[in-house]
Amino acid sequence: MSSKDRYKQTYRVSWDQLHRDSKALAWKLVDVRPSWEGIIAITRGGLLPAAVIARELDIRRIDTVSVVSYDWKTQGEPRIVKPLAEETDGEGWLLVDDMVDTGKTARFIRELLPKAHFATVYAKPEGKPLVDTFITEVSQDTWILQPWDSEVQFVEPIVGQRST
Ligand SMILES: O=P(O)(O)OC[C@H]1O[C@H](OP(=O)(O)OP(=O)(O)O)[C@H](O)[C@@H]1O
Repeated sequence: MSSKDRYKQTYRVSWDQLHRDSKALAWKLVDVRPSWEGIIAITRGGLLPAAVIARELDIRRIDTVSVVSYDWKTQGEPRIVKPLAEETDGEGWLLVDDMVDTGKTARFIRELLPKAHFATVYAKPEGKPLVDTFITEVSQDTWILQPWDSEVQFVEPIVGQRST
């Protein structure tokens, strides 16, 4: 399906909101387990929430796995471009991403780390069953516009837009 057909609306996330939602996720994770081996961030989207969670839960061991599956809004097969440094099945580790959409990335990584606890800030219905803990559900046809993918810009006043 083309991105044009797939996304009908946009859910814009500000830096403040991302911080607040990541912190809310950290609050939930405190109750899951008293301490963690460390965090594995799925890059790149998982890096920002992982930093906030690491700070809140005082976690110092941070690993990353880089999976590429999207070329902007078009999805292909996921492939690892940077593997984990740790050799683990995920036991005791917190696996963090900013979101699950179709769940394709999550399914791929969960095979590598079946025992990790998978946490995301945002989840869409198709990917939700793969996540252990998340904060906000967003509909499948919504494009989640993250703050690092956007910037504030001038827009014409309404009257100006109407006259063009
Ligand atoms: O559930 P899925 O349909 O697989 O989509 C979710 C993935 O898509 C985004 O990453 P993206 O592939 O855009 O890479 P990036 O984080 O490096 O921008 C997001 O950070 C997730 O990892």
